[in-house]
Amino acid sequence: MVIETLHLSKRYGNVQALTDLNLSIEAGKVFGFIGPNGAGKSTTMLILSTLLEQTEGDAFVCGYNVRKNPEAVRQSLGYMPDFFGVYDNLTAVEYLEFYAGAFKIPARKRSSLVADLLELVNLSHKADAYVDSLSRGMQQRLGLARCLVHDPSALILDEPASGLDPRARIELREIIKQLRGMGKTILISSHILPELAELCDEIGVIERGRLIACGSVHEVSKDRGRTLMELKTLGHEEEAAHLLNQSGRVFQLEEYVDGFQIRFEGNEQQKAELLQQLIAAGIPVVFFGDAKENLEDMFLAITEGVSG
Ligand SMILES: Nc1ncnc2c1ncn2[C@@H]1O[C@H](COP(=O)(O)OP(=O)(O)OP(=O)(O)O)[C@@H](O)[C@H]1O
Repeated sequence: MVIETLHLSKRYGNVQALTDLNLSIEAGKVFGFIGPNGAGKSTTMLILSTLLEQTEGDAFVCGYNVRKNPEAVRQSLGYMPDFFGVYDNLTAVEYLEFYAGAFKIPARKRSSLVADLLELVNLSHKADAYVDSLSRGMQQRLGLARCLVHDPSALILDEPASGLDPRARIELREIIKQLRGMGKTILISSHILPELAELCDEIGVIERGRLIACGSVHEVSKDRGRTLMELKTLGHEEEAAHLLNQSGRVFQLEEYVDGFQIRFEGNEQQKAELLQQLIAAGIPVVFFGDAKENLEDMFLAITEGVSG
C-alpha cells in the first residue's frame, strides 16, 4: 500500500473530527475521498502530510510512518492544500525554483525541471507571469506543479477543483489523468465532484469523521442496492410518477422535461417487473434503463439519513 491509515482518529478539543479511519490505497491508484464540509477530509490529508498529529492510530505513506519518519514521508509525498497562499512579486518560474531549492534539487537541474513541470501543467506561456496575476485555474495547476518538484510517488490533493469553472476543472482533470499515467498514487478530495467518477479507481465516502462506504464507484453504489435509473415516456408523466411512487422500490424521483431520474432499490428481475407494470398501465415507455452513475447522485444516496 502506498497510502494507508489504521484506526486513525483525531480530536480537536471537544470536536471528534476523525474516528477509526481505515484507508488503503494501492500503488498507481487514484482514490477519491468524498464527503461534505467538515467531514474530516482535510484533517486526514494533513495527518498524512505530517502537518498535523493524530490523536490515535497510525498513518503511512510509502511504508513510512508519518509520526516516526516524517522526513521520509515528505520526500515521498506531494501535498496540495485547499488554498493557495499569497506570493507577491514571484513569477511562476521563481515560485517553482523556490520549492525545488527547498527540496534540495541541485541548482543546475532546476531550470530544466521547472520548464518540464510548467509544460506538464500547460503553463509554459505563463512562465514569467506573476503568480498573483494568474487565474484560479492556473494557480491550481501551478500548485500541482509545485507538489511535483521532488518527483514524489504519492500525491494528496485537497479539493483541487474547488472554485474552478467547468473548463478549468476539465483541464485539471486531464493533468491528473496524465499523472496517473505516470504511475503516481493519488488521494484526491471533493465534496461535490461528479468528474471524480471517471478519474478514480476507488472512492471512499466520509461523513462526520467516519468512512461510511469504500470501493469502486460501481461497488459502492451496488452495496447500497440502489441504482440510478432513467425513465422516458411519451406523455402520461403523472400516471408514471404515481406508479413509480407506489412501487415501493423507487426513491428520489426527479422529474425532467422528458422523463424521470429515479433511484431504484432492487435486482434486475425487479426492474423488469416495474417495466412490465408501467407498460400494463398503458404508459408509453420510450426508455427505461440504468443512468450513468455520477458521484454527486451516489453521494446523496449514500449519505441519506446518515447525518440525521
Ligand atoms: N483546527 C481546528 N480546530 C478545531 N476544530 C477543527 C479544526 N480543524 C478542523 N476542525 C473540525 O474538524 C472537523 C473536520 O474538519 P475538516 O476540515 O477535516 O473537514 P473537511 O471534510 O476537510 O471539510 P471541508 O470540505 O469543509 O474542507 C470539522 O468539524 C471541523 O470543524
